[in-house]
Amino acid sequence: MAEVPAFTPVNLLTGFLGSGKTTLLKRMLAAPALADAAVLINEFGEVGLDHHLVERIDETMVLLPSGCLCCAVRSELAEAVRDLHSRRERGLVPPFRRVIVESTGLADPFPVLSTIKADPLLRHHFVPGTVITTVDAINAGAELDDYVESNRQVAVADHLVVTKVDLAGEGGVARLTQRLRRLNPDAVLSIADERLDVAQLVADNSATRAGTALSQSGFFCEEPPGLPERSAGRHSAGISSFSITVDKPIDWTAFGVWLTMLLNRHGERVLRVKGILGIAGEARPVAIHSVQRLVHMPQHLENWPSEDRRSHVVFIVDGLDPELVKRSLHAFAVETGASN
Ligand SMILES: Nc1nc2c(ncn2[C@@H]2O[C@H](COP(=O)(O)OP(=O)(O)OP(=O)(O)O)[C@@H](O)[C@H]2O)c(=O)[nH]1
Repeated sequence: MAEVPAFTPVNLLTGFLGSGKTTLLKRMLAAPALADAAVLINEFGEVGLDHHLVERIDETMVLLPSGCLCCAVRSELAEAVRDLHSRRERGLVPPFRRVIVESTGLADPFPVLSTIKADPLLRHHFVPGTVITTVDAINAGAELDDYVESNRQVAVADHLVVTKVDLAGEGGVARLTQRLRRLNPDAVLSIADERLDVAQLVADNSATRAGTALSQSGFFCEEPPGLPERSAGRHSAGISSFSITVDKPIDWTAFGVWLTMLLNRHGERVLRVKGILGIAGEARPVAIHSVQRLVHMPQHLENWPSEDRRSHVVFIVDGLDPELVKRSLHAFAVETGASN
């Protein structure tokens, strides 16, 4: 087995809500070159689902507490990496040679990387690796217009990976790639199709954009020049997350009608919906995803990720009252046996 490097690279996998980070991460972990990476997943939602969707469960897969890495849970990130390092030193976990951090879709990437540099222990054992940013070919145009987080994720990337090209027209993809080139001319730009060599995304840690800025900056970890200004608040005001748990199996048709109506009416304010549902008459759970008005194909999971057989749906909304969403879901009688 290859030796543990003197400085273990920490790669950041970022990208706006629902842009395909977990999908890409799953693909990366299936590549032999990356099979020995430790993974830290951070989610904005109250109930973490991504670690179930990655379908790898071992002691080098860590779910960070809910909250955003770039502000609320920075110290938890440092603590989790310190803990992994200490367990690796004592032979308690497999000798991982890389750490991949999947951030929330709202994270500002730079503070996440500077956490490694600012930590007195970590800076002697870890080094910022490449930053990989997924960009959703369907929704990125509107997100770049409206959310500074999306612009900063693009601007700091070493690799920009455009996802959902299979759903987008050629003209739209060409306009998006031109815009990405203007925002970040230095990044390597790829399409997330079957030709993408995922091992290449983490191959060169020598001249990463954020890593270079961090190594040249002093204790306060100055940003690379040219990043879009942060907005006054940490995250665009009004963005919030909540989850709904449904105890009984769900009526799939009623749920589909309800989600379609919700997104038709409020799509631009429903930034993300994701869930694991127990469907009436189905033994296996179903994962559902939507990103603004785009509803993705539901996926049957092989197994329930835990003993919990209830349905959990996580919402990330911008300026939409959670109570309105909860009331309307129950009014649609999606829960079998419920009466409205
Ligand atoms: N058609 C298509 N669907 C994709 C592609 N990439 C991701 N998806 C789908 O997009 C949805 C969201 O993907 P995720 O990988 O969960 O996105 P994410 O960025 O991890 O989401 P958050 O962590 O919530 O921000 C899922 O239904 C994926 O199957 C792609 O290239 N093509």
